[in-house]
Amino acid sequence: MLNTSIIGASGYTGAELAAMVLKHPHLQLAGLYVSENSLDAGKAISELHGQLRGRVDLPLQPLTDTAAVVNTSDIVLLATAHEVSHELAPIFLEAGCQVFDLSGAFRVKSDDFYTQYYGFAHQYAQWLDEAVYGLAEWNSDAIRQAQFVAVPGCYPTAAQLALKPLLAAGLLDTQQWPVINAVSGVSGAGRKASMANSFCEVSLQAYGVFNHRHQPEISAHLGTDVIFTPHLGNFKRGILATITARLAAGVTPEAVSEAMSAAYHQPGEQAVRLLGHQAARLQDVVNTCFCDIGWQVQGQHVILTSAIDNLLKGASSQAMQCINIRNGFAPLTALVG
Ligand SMILES: NC(=O)C1=CN([C@@H]2O[C@H](COP(=O)(O)OP(=O)(O)OC[C@H]3O[C@@H](n4cnc5c(N)ncnc54)[C@H](OP(=O)(O)O)[C@@H]3O)[C@@H](O)[C@H]2O)C=CC1
Ligand SMILES: CC(=O)N[C@@H](CCC(=O)OP(=O)(O)O)C(=O)O
Repeated sequence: MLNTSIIGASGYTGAELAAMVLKHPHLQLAGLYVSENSLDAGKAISELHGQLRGRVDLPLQPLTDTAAVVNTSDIVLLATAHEVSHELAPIFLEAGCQVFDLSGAFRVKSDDFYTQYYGFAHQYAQWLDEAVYGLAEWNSDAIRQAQFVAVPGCYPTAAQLALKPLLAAGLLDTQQWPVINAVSGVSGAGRKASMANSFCEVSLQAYGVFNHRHQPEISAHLGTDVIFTPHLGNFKRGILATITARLAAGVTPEAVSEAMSAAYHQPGEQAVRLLGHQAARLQDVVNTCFCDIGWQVQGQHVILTSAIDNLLKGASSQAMQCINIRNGFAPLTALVG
């Protein structure tokens, strides 16, 4: 059994991770942590997340002693804000733990990127360099060798899983940048209260126009520029991305379908389900680890729809896929069945 600790366990993705570790035949929960001065320190996680009652009733411990976490953990999951992960990841890595970071602190290999989009200067160039991007269906060879995995953002997961098969097969005319419009549920912003996320303030609206940090994350890992516009919707969880792209001259609808099937042909191993001409729907993916992708071609354009649960495939279940791949377990262990 691999001892697994979750830092940021009281948050939305942390609670999902606790449930998955509990289900996992080869992992055991070593500890659940919150910040040193957290108001939730000492409470049982199930007091905050009632779905865990009777399943995980362990206490949330204040993170006062990272050495104690190291001594009891083979794997550390960081379900913490970017700045917190930026400080904590190197401590656990230097002590030899496997680290899976759900934040954006180590996803893009450029120092300027962090100053511009995250508001802090990155201090750990070596770990930024070593971090493997955890897009599970596309990066499994590197994940298998990694001590440190930076799990992709929620919007980047939905967008890249749809576009990568067409880019990899050389089917897109990238002179016209793919246009990604995506709507997220409010849990995407985390559990902490803020005016922007309060019930009476949330409406269907675009935000982060031309300057959301996921635009450069998507572009960097796709290797092509994109236009990306996120939207906030008045529902709890799920992301639906609708993506328009221009096909290279002469590309047929059959070639598009073949590229999608070639990329995702291992249903028990990959968390992607192909819908062909059907449009992806949130209700089919919420509370599952899957990304559903549909597409249609007309003339020289393709429109793709891609749906995920932002807390699962967009964060925690993708982290669990990475743990599974890294440790030689079946990739969807604890996620299906
Ligand atoms: N929500 C989503 O859909 C997605 C989230 N992510 C990323 O995953 C990470 C977690 O997100 P999410 O679960 O939504 O966040 P939440 O805001 O819901 O939870 C954050 C957790 O971190 C804890 N925390 C805060 N400061 C510290 C600290 N210094 N040391 C230890 N624990 C701390 C909080 O508890 P307390 O404050 O009480 O200490 C809480 O448990 C973030 O980086 C986010 O960007 C990525 C993809 C999707
Ligand atoms: C609805 C909402 O607010 N969503 C978040 C994205 C959450 C996510 O993917 O997290 P990372 O920050 O770890 O990339 C946002 O737009 O900031």
